Amino acid sequence: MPKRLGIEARNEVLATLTGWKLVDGREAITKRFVFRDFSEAFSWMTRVAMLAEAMNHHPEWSNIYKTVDVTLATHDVGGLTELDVKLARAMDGFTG
Ligand SMILES: C[C@H](O)[C@H](O)[C@H]1CNC2=NC(N)=NC(=O)C2=N1
Repeated sequence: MPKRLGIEARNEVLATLTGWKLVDGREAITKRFVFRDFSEAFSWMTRVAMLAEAMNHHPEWSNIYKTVDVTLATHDVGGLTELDVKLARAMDGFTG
């Protein structure tokens, strides 16, 4: 199981992630992705879903039309780990 990031490590990581914020009252990060249209949003979600499944690390997310709200946390440790950082970076990368 991955190790939960301490506050310092977590803040260091957050400083390197674009648009990701800590969730209020919970050790998790969140970002809103807005695409050109539904097709772009859902294509992106499909790519992310394949990676998430391969990583066995799954996002909490919701989609309305071209907007996808994502929250990442590692439920197994009740906080953030390198898996969340890896998935966040991949999500950003997949937007092109
Ligand atoms: C049993 C299974 O491996 C676990 O429930 C995995 C699945 N996907 C997961 N996804 C996320 N985001 N956090 C987890 O702790 C997690 N654990």
